[in-house]
Amino acid sequence: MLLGVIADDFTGASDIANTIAKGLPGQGGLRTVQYLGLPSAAADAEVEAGVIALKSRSIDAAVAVEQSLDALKWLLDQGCEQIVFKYCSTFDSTPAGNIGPVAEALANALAVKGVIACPAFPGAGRTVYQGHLFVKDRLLDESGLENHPLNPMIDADIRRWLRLQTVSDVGHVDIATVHDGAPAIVAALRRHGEANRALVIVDAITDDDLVAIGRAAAPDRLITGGSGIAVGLAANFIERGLARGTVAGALPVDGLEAILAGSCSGATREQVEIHSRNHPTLAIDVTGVMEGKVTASELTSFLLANRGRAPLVYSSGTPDEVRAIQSRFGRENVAATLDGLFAETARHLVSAGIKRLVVAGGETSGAVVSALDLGALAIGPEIDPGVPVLLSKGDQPVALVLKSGNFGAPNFFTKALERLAGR
Ligand SMILES: Nc1ncnc2c1ncn2[C@@H]1O[C@H](COP(=O)(O)OP(=O)(O)OP(=O)(O)O)[C@@H](O)[C@H]1O
Ligand SMILES: O=C(O)[C@@H](O)C(=O)CO
Repeated sequence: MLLGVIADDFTGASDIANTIAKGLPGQGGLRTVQYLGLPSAAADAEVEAGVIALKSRSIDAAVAVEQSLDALKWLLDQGCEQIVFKYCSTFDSTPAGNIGPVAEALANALAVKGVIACPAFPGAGRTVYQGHLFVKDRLLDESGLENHPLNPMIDADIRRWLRLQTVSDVGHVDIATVHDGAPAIVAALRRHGEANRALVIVDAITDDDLVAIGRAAAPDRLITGGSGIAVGLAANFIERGLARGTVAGALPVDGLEAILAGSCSGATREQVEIHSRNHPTLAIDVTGVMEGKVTASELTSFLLANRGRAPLVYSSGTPDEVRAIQSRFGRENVAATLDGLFAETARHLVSAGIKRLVVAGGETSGAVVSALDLGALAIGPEIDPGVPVLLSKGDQPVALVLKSGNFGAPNFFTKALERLAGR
């Protein structure tokens, strides 16, 4: 294994696995596997990039640090030369969040400073300019992410946000330096490291910027960012002759299907609305769930009764609905209860023979996939930017899509089911 990734959620893990497996156009990527939690055995010999999906984004920082250091150890034991810590392209965290603590702990463990921190993902509209994060044409804190149920992003200046989470000061490399190319980026990062800054926000607006940053990062032991930060990383290994460059093939599974949506993001709510116009759809009564009146058996019965017709169940609510339910029952209690509901539903579905499963939302995907105990996933073709087809191993494979809340075209759900079937 050459490249190891520690991802703080499951959709984010499949996002960066997709980027690494894809590589640069015409060159191909690395042979990549997504692990669902810390693997208990050594990786298969042919794996060139291993992505460990943790469910650490919204947990206590000390626990996230411990889990991430365990993941680091496993990846180093597999031979990885370079480690990426993958967090959300919208920098999802709270002032007490764990991007800073985990990144600093990894930097300490690898004895490095002046480490790149860049959440940019231009393909999904996330750019970093003057240390501020934009989602399309809006600053982060005016993009809808200020209403996130767990990690409301209320400051677009991610240098300032990250400083709330770190022990050491945070540096910044501006876009002019990035445009000067890899040697200028390397020199700027070195200066920040010499000034004792563990982490450095690096501006990036286009994929070309990310390729330049990737080249600058070639010798780095540690890099942190969104999936965009990996755009040029496979190329470094291919150009050094350490990997051949592979193109992910189709991994079709044509079986019964279901869609579960727990994300409350604008994109997912629009996808739900569009899908519901001509497919069987059940809105979960979240108050009923919290009062114990709605159970996983009901959701499963609905999905199984409508199999073959792309059925969807969703909890996704508007910011007002989310606020109301959280103030009545408590944010963490609601999240944990909904996670449990989706997890149990997914277990029932797979034991009833569902073979194609589309899940929307990182926390929701983490809950579902952990409940299914699938082990490791192969990465197939990209469906929409940042969302690949995934396939579990073994003789009863399940084809999966773990969609980040804000990703995907409006007709994503039907498109994803077709791609899973190889159509
Ligand atoms: N109607 C609702 N009211 C309150 N909370 C909800 C509701 N529906 C879902 N949630 C909670 O909102 C959170 C959504 O997080 P999730 O990570 O699944 O989506 P996301 O943040 O949009 O996706 P991503 O992490 O991929 O960007 C979950 O904790 C879920 O339990
Ligand atoms: O970076 C992103 O936006 C996604 O991969 C993600 O992490 C969503 O949970």
